[in-house]
Amino acid sequence: MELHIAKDPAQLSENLAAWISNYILEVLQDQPRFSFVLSGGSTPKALYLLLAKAPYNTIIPWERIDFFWGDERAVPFEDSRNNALMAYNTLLDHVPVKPEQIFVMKTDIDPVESAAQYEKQLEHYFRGQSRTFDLVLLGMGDDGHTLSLFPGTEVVHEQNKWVTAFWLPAQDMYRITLTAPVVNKAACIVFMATGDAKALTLKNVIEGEFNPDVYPSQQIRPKGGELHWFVDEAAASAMD
Ligand SMILES: O=C1O[C@H](COP(=O)(O)O)[C@@H](O)[C@H](O)[C@H]1O
Repeated sequence: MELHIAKDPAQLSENLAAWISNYILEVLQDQPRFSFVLSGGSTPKALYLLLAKAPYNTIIPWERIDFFWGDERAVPFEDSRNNALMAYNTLLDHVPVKPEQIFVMKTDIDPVESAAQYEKQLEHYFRGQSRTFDLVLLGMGDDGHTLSLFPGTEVVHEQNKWVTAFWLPAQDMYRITLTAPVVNKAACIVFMATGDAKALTLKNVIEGEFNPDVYPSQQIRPKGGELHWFVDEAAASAMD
C-alpha cells in the first residue's frame, strides 16, 4: 500500500489529477482502452472538476476511456444525491466522451434488476480476463464505509456477486454497489479521504485490527494490483 499525504483537499485533488493522468497515459501505451470506476460522495468533486479542465481535458485521451461507477444511490438521475449526476455535472458533460463509453447503474428500474444488469455488463466487458478495472477510485465515509459497503451489512461479506442491491434503512433508500471481489481484481485501486472527521477511522482502517464489519474499507485488498491512499494532513493526523 502506498500512502500519499497532501497539505489540504485542494492540494490532494491537484496531486491526484496529475497522478491519474500519468497513470492513464502509461497504461494506454500497452492497451487500446482504459476502464475507470468513478466514486460518488462529496470528496471527488474537486478532482473531477480539475480533470475536466486544462491541461487534463486535452492531455487525457478521453475517447479511449470507459467509465463505470463503484456504487449508486437508487434515486432518480435528477436527484442531487445521485452519484452519476454528480460525475456528469463535474466531469462527463465537459470532456469528449460518447454515451457508449459510460456505464451508469440504472436507477429508473428495480434496483435488484439494475444490479443484475450491471453485473452482466461487467461480465461481458471483462470476458476472458483475470483482471477487472484499470482504475477504481474510492471514497471512505466517516464511518469507514466504501462503495455502498456499510458497517454491519451483509454485503460487506459478499463473495460471489460482482454487483448487488439492498435496502439501506438508515438512508431510506436502496443502494446498488460493486462488491469487494470485483474491485479487488482491479489493476489499481485509489482511495481518497480528507478532513479530520475521517482521521480516527482512517487510522483504524489502515493501522488497526482487521474488522470489516466495523470498517468495511478493510475489505478492499487488491489481489496482485496496486493500492494507493491519497489523504490530506487532517485525515492522516491520527496515524502513527
Ligand atoms: O455514500 C457514499 O459515500 C462515500 C463517501 O462519500 P464522501 O462524501 O465522504 O466522500 C462514497 O465513496 C460513495 O460513493 C457514496 O455513495
